[in-house]
Amino acid sequence: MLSIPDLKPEKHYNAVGILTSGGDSSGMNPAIRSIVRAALNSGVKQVFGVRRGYQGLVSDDITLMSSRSVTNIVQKGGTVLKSARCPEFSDPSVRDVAARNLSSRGIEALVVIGGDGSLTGAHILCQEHGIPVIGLPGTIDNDIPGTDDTIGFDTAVNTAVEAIDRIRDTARSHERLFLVEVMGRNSGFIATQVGIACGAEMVVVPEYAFDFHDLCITLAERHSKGQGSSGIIVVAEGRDPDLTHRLAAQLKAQGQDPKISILGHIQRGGSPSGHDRMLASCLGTAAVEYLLAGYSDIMVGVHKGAIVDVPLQRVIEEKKVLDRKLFDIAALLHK
Ligand SMILES: Nc1ncnc2c1ncn2[C@@H]1O[C@H](COP(=O)(O)OP(=O)(O)O)[C@@H](O)[C@H]1O
Ligand SMILES: O=P(O)(O)OC[C@H]1O[C@](O)(COP(=O)(O)O)[C@@H](O)[C@@H]1O
Ligand SMILES: [Mg+2]
Repeated sequence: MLSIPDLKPEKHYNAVGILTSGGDSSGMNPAIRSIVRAALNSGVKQVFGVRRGYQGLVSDDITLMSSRSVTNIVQKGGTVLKSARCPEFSDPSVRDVAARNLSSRGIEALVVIGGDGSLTGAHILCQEHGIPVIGLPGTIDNDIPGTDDTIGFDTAVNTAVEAIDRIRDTARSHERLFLVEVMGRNSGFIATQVGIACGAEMVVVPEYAFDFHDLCITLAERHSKGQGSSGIIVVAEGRDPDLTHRLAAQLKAQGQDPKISILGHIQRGGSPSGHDRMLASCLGTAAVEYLLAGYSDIMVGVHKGAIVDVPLQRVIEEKKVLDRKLFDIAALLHK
C-alpha cells in the first residue's frame, strides 16, 4: 500500500488542464480519472482535457471534462485524451502559442502525464511562462529518476512475462533458443524484471556490457550436458534497431539456431494491472493535492512505498540507474 502525504490546501484554482504525452502506457486512464475527480471534488471549477499531448496545447484542441466524462475508463488501456510526440514543442515560439491557448481559456495550471521528455517540456513551460505544472511519471520504461515506479511499467512487465511463458512452452517442445526483444530504448528495467520473472538464460540491456563469447560457451556447455532443452535470451531494444538480429546472426555463426520474437507494442496496451490502477489513482489524487498546496514544477512519484515530490529539474538532470545487483540476479538464478 502507498502512503500519501498530508497536505493542506493553500491555493485556489478555477481551471486546471491535463494532458498525456509521449509513449502511452496502461494506467494513463485511471490517472486522468483521478485527477479530474480529485480536482472537481476539491473546489476546482473546471478541468480541461488537452488532446494529443503538447500537440493539442499548440493547436488548441482542448475540451472541458466532467466527472461523468471519465466514467468507465479505470480499466481501459491507452489514454482517452490521446497521446503524441510533438517535436515542435522544443521551439520557444511554439511554446508561446501553447501558453496563449492556456491563458485564453483561463487555464491556470497543468498536470502532465508522460515520460522524461514530456516532463522536460512541462518544466520548460513552467520556467518560461510561470504556469504551475505538476508531472506524473507515465511510461512503460520505468526510466524516470526520483521515482521507484512509473504508471504502466507493471502492466507492460506482466504482458511480456505472459508472452514469454508461452514462448517457453514451444521452446521446450522443440529444444530451441529464442531471442525475445522487449521495449526500452534507453533502459533495461523492463528486460531485467521480465528476465528474472521468466527465468531467462540471459538478459541484454543498454546499461551493462555483456560477454557474447561467454554466452556462446555457456550455451554450448549446457547443450553438451543435456541441459539445453530451451533457452530464452531477453534483449532490451536499446538504441540500435538491429541489435537483436545481429545477436541472432552471431549465434548462428557459433552453430546455434535462434528464433527471434519481438514483442513490440503489445507491451504498451491492454487493461492496466491492479497495481497500475492503484498507482495511477493515488498519484493523480496526490498531484491535485500538491497543486492545491501551492507546489509547482515538481513530479509526484513513489519512493520506498511513500508518495513523494521531486523537483522537475532533478528529474531532468539525473539518470535513473538500473541496480547492478538486480541485473546480476537474472544471471545467478538460472545457473
Ligand atoms: N527538451 C524538450 N523541450 C520541450 N519539449 C520537449 C522536450 N523533450 C521532449 N519534449 C516534449 O515531450 C514530448 C514527449 O517526449 P518523448 O521523449 O518523445 O516521450 P516521453 O515523454 O514518453 O519520454 C515530445 O514530443 C515533446 O513534445
Ligand atoms: O511507439 P514509438 O513512438 O515507436 O516509441 C517506442 C518507444 O516508446 C516506449 O515504448 C516508451 O518510451 P517513452 O515512454 O519514453 O515514450 C519505448 O520503450 C520505446 O522505445
Ligand atoms: Mg522517454
